[in-house]
Amino acid sequence: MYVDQDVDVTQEQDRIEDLLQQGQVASEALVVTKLTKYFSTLCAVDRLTLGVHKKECFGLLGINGAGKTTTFRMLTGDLMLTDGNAYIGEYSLRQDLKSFQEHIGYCPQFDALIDKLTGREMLYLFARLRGIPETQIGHTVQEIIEMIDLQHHAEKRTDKYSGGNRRKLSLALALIGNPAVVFLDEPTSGIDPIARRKIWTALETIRASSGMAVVLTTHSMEECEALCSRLAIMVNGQFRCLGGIQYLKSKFGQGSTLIVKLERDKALDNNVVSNLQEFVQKEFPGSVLKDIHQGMLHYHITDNSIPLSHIFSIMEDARQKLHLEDYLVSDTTLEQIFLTFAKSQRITAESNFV
Ligand SMILES: Nc1ncnc2c1ncn2[C@@H]1O[C@H](COP(=O)(O)OP(=O)(O)OP(=O)(O)O)[C@@H](O)[C@H]1O
Repeated sequence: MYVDQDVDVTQEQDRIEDLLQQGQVASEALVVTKLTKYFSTLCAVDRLTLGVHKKECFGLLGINGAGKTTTFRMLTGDLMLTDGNAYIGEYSLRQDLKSFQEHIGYCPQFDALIDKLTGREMLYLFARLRGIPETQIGHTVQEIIEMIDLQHHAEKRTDKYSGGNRRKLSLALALIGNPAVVFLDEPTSGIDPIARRKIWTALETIRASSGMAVVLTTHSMEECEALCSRLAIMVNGQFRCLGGIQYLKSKFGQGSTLIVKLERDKALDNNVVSNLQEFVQKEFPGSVLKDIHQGMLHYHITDNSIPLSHIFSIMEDARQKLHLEDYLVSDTTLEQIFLTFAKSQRITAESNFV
């Protein structure tokens, strides 16, 4: 996989530079320019430049210690910037912090809840802080409670909440009042798969109807694919690639994946296995056998020019002859791209990537 190319990051920098020069930062929901943070000599965030479109959901990926939370903490006014700036509409993070903050919602990585309040009371508190008119608060709070699936826990004190419900409430607090930009730091970590899907649906509904832009960090590629239209992969505080998911797959992905499962009674038949191996090498020259286990063969088809449809049709035609129980063909996954970039992250106490 080719990873030294950062032309998309440079293009984004040029685009934002143009917007700044033309005084058009308000055409984006959020503009971040050369955002930098040093902790003593450690450069945790290194000149990040980015524009998040209105209504867009933008994903920030990176292994532990890449600089995602530090970025969010600066963009929410929780941490001083070493350099750079950000804009929401005409408001500058450096010059108009209070107005900037009025337009953002933040779901931090660690839930900041008031133990003695119930979920509903916390939502009332945040609704008032956000300036929602008193007559609309009851309805707004009830609506978000239902969307985020907290109906059965709304009257409980938050110190009695499970980890997943604390996460849901934190998310609801970030979303209430429909701020222009919402920062979500691993919003669904610790949430079960069913609730997670409900949250994705709620986020999509709120985003589409309110026009809010969402910037989220996640370690779930599935979540990123489900929610984000563009993403950036962060390594050592810098963006290493940036773009739409399909675009990044076609640019950095190389070839496709073929997983073949032999019929159960042929799984250990050496002749059948070697026939299959010869067949794959002949039809898809240069393919690499990544794994073989109990009649399951996992290939990386390295030739970019072979379309998935062609691989499908060849495998389908040979299904009986090769004694295949099943097979699967897929393009490069986002996870493969992520892992390739993430390999260059410096090793810190947080990252245990090897
Ligand atoms: N207050 C601080 N003082 C010194 N170093 C810090 C501080 N906060 C973060 N760092 C360092 O900055 C780097 C980036 O940390 P950050 O928490 O932003 O990473 P992250 O990408 O959010 O990781 P995770 O996925 O674990 O949340 C790390 O090396 C971390 O040790």
